Amino acid sequence: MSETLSVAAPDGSISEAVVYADFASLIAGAADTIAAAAAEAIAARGRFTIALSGGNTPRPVYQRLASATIDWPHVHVFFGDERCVSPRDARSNYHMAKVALLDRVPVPSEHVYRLRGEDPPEAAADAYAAELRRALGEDGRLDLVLLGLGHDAHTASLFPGLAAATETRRTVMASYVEFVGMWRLSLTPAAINAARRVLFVVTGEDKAEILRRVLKGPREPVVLPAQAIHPKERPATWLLDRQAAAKLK
Ligand SMILES: O=C(O)[C@H](O)[C@@H](O)[C@H](O)[C@H](O)COP(=O)(O)O
Repeated sequence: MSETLSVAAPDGSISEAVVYADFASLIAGAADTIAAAAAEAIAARGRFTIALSGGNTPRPVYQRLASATIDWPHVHVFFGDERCVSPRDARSNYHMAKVALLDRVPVPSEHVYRLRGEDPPEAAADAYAAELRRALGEDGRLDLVLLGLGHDAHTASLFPGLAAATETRRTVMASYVEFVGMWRLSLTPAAINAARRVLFVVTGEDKAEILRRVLKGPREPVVLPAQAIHPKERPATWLLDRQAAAKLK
């Protein structure tokens, strides 16, 4: 059903890519991987902390997770990024996750920590950094961060050229993103790289070339922010369909 590849970059760093035959098996594989990570974290530490992503790719993953066997009362849901809009706006990542998943599973509402896109951006970023510290405690590490990849190699809301894309100290930042004409809130590489597990989900042949540059090209994280993601504990796992993986071999 899937093939695991080790992809070497010019600097010798290795990424793990799991390639599924088609979109449907990628979505099922992503949901299974998240459910297994939840079971493992709950068995080891009594809870599972996950940061969700936005965009189109995760929606079917969330819909599938809604019927997975997961111990939802022990799950704590965070967000990797948010658009600065109201939580009722169709562009809100929280809104998307709520409709596709959160409204359909018994996750306690006090376990859902959303980025407040309706507040002044800088204040919302600082408030979320404080909330992460409170909720995650001493080690401040999320169990899993789910990410996508944009056509310009952005991930979360870490867009090319933004200071946030290479931030190593602050965990949450607000940035005005010229390219999309709006403010965004995002976890920074400091927060993402501290996570126990990072999972990218990427689909489609229109992502094949940018994915090749991110995983096999020279390191230039300011231009290719997804390259700033190199978790300390274990390399990120890239879940791909065959189309997205077309240029990796
Ligand atoms: O809020 C968002 O838009 C994101 O979190 C963003 O980083 C997304 O993951 C990529 O843009 C890929 O999006 P697609 O899955 O729609 O291609």
